[in-house]
Amino acid sequence: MQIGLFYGSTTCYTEMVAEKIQQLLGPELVALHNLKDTPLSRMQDYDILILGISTWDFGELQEDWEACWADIAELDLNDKVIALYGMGDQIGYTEWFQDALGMLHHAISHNRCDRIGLWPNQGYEFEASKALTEDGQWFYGLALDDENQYELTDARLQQWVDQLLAELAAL
Ligand SMILES: Cc1cc2nc3c(=O)[nH]c(=O)nc-3n(C[C@H](O)[C@H](O)[C@H](O)COP(=O)(O)O)c2cc1C
Repeated sequence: MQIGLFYGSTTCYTEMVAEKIQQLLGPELVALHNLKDTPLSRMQDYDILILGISTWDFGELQEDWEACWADIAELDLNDKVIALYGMGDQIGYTEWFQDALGMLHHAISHNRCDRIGLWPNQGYEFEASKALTEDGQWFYGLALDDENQYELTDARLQQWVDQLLAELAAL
C-alpha cells in the first residue's frame, strides 16, 4: 500500500502538517508531493490519496491549487480512496473558515471514489464555512487551525490518522 499526499502551501503550515501525517502513518507508506513542483497527473500513481489545502484571501484557494484548478475537473480519480485536510483561521477569517477545503471536496465530487476522513465540527467557533456537509455536522476532511488552536493540532492529527487506518481497514 502506498499513499500519495499532495498539498499546496504558501507559508509552510500545510506542508508541516503533511510531514507530520507522513511521520504518523510511516515514512515508507506516504510519499509527499508539493503541488508547486508536481503535476496533478501524478495522483494516478496511487490508489490512496491525501490532499491538503489552505484557504487564503477571504475564501480563496491556496495559490498552487488555484494554478491547476481547471485541470481537476479532468482528473480521473475513480476507484481511489481519498481523504482531505485543510488549514484555516476561524477567528481572523470567521466567515470563510476552511472554504478551500469545501471547494476541493466539490471539485473532485464527480469521481466515483471512497471518501474517508470526514471530521466532526465540534471544538471550533466560526460564522460560516463552505467545508461543511449539508447537515452542517462534519467537515469534508480534517480541519486544522494553527493560528488559534495550534496546541490541538497534534492530538487532532493522531486521532485523524487512527480514524483513516480504521476506515481503510473496513473498506
Ligand atoms: C492573508 C491571509 C488570508 C487568509 N484567508 C483565510 C480565509 O479566508 N479562510 C481561512 O480559513 N483561513 C485564512 N487564512 C489562514 C490560512 O489558511 C492559514 O494561515 C494557513 O495555516 C496557511 O497555510 P499555508 O501556509 O500552508 O498556506 C488566511 C491567512 C492569511 C495570511
